[in-house]
Amino acid sequence: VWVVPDFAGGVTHTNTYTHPLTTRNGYLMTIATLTNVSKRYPGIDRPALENLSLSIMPGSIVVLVGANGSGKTTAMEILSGLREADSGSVVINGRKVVPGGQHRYDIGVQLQEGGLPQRLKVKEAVRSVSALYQDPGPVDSILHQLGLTDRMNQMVDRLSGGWQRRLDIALACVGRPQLLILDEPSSGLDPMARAEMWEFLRSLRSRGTAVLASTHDLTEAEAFADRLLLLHQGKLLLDGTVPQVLASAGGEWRIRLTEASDQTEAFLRNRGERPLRQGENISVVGERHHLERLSRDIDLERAAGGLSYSDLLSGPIRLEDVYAYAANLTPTASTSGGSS
Ligand SMILES: Nc1ncnc2c1ncn2[C@@H]1O[C@H](COP(=O)(O)OP(=O)(O)OP(=O)(O)O)[C@@H](O)[C@H]1O
Repeated sequence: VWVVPDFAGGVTHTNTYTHPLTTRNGYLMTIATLTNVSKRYPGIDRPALENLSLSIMPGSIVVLVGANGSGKTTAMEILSGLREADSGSVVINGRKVVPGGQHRYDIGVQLQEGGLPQRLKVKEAVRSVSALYQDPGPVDSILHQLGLTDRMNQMVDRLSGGWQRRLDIALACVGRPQLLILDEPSSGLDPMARAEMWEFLRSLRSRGTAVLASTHDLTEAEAFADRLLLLHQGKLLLDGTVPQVLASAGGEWRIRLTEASDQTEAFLRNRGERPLRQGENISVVGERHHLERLSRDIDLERAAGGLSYSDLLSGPIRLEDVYAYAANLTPTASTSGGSS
């Protein structure tokens, strides 16, 4: 059961989703579990993570989104055992994660600042990482899928940022990881390379690998996530499938009024709507027909001189709308999350 806070109505409700790997007695196989993980960096007032709980199932792509500084990298570093939490527990494949622990053999990690050996050729880097494992994965196939085959003789430090990123991801996969932890794997990749990268991750997932990947690209998150996690100021605000998360703002449609006046906001409130103001813009989320009717009424009211805005945009709800709504949650409504 994943808990999705219904912030439109302010009531927490639960949505059920049966993962294909649910056992007959209802238990879900998990590859990784974080329980009540908190972390505060010295000298920084706000915790980087606060009571973060989540579990990751094999054969799923879990996408972590959140604004700069929301705690994504910290969560991934703690899950990888590269950083210690102040409190809470982290378990991978039944083993407690400790720095340098045995869990390392179950995971592949690509962090934002890749630790690639710069003074090697690509093929030498691949060979030296493969040598660390008794039974390395299908290296040729990994390199091919990530488009690296033609670059094997290039020096690593001569690769562009995007190619280094691809090599970093390839190296993270060499040890046949059961869990891949990727911090912004698509950043710096051109659109074709992004598509190839996600296709590659989906091929791993179909063989049972779990992937935890962060991104700032919400369109990408919406397209490829089996499950979405939204972190906000170190807390898990939303956790669910894409449809669950999209539904949690309270409707399948949204209108957005740009450069909208305070009278416009008051007009909406008087009609019982729950407008969300972000700077000069106002959004309303709801049911499509209702919002289409509302749009016509807003237009008429503007024609009558009662309110002002520069544009009215109407369309299906997108993750960025949900994100904006979720980030405006009151703290009490935002503490739900995690999974069981
Ligand atoms: N080594 C560090 N020392 C002190 N504070 C840190 C350190 N690393 C991160 N922080 C702080 O912890 C918070 C979470 O940072 P983190 O890098 O985990 O966020 P993020 O979501 O990955 O951000 P981004 O999207 O910018 O990569 C931020 O406030 C950040 O400034």
